[in-house]
Amino acid sequence: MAQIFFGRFVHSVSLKELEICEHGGIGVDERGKIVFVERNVKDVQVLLEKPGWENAKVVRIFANSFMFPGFIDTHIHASQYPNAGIFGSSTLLDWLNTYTFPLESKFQELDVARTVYNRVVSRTLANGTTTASYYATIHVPSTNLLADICLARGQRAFVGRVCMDQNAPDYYRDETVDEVISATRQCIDHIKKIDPEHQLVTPIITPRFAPSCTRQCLDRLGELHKETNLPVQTHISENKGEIQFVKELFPDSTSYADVYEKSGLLTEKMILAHAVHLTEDEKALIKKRDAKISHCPASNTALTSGTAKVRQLVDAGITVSLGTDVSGGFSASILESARQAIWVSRFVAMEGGDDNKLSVAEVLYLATRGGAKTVGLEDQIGGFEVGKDWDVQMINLGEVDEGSEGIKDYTSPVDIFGWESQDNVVAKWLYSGDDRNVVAVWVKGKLVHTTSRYSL
Ligand SMILES: Nc1nc2[nH]cnc2c(=O)[nH]1
Ligand SMILES: [Zn+2]
Repeated sequence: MAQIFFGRFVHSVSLKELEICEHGGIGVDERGKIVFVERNVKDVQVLLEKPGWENAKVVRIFANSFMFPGFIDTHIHASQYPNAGIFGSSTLLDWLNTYTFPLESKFQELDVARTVYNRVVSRTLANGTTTASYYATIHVPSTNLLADICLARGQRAFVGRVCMDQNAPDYYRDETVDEVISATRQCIDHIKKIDPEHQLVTPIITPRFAPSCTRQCLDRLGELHKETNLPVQTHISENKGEIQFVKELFPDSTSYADVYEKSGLLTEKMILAHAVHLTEDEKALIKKRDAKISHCPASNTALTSGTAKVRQLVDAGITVSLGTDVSGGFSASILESARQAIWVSRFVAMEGGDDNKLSVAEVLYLATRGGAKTVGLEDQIGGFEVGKDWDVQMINLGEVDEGSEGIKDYTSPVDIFGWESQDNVVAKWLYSGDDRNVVAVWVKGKLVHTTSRYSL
């Protein structure tokens, strides 16, 4: 059924600018596509009089609420969700061996996968994530189940079967390069079968990171990328020990980025997570190839990997987006990642100058438009324009407390007093909001999550 969303909407129009439209009217057709975006609409009746829209369902956006584009998490390990918050004082390479590989190996059991993947999809949807680029594990049936769950639950997703044929424990690794390729192909074929045009779910080629892949493995995955034109995701330059290890493992490469370049993986379809310690040459190469970066600030702090210099990356013309990197990151919320991105930028600024500080508008851009570009869907998602899909979250910041007796509405962690500017309302959401403020979520126009306190 066609729908008209009537009330306030907020979205990024550029890196530095949010549009806050108080009296919006957005028409969404049966296919979930935006057909009109009107501003200064005083009465929804005017929109219902448009030819063909007489029977549209009207969704009113109430006071203290606004529509915001769904978040795009460009780097999350679905399989690691049970470990969110569990990392002790480890750093990357020991964290992998102590916490991560033992957990991922459990996905041999389909029941474990079913439980965890249902939970992580619920949790990300509840936090307003309408698109996620997921790492699964090396197991084909579990990875295929993640794709099934995303499709059934209506979340847009990139699903990657993890490839790792060296420097991994015997109990959790690919035996041969042929196995890497055949297992990856099985996942690609499965997703083609369940979603032939990748309307919602797309396979993504996933070499875990350079240290866990032999040169031959990377080369074959590069060939597969060329053959299928499917996207690729991996990690890069997260931790200094890891970078040193890559130097030793790939003496023929001039840099970490060059390892991927030499295998034909560094293209505009590559998502590189972390990019904390890139050299100037690597930045130039990444820009030249138009590969994309997923900034994962919570994870970089948790594993004491370092502070990514987002301002420098953006100024170099590189596309940057946000990832939760669960469970290097402790939270499945991109709002939390956005907040952490601002925080980390403050620490970078304390050493490198105020220009490094990211603004509220900038991190919300990375969370939406930057994410859309990173996954190659900038024409389809990330903002409110005619022709784009309705991938949206409705944010409600609670009741305005009129009395002086204190808080009456504990369902929202944000207190709005009614005198804040529009920009400040958005800032208050960013700094103190959470999933209690996400009252409804749509993907392609279909309602995929609502809270019990909200009925549409
Ligand atoms: N943060 C993070 N970095 C990695 N590098 C290789 N594997 C991983 C992983 O699972 N998480
Ligand atoms: Zn990761």
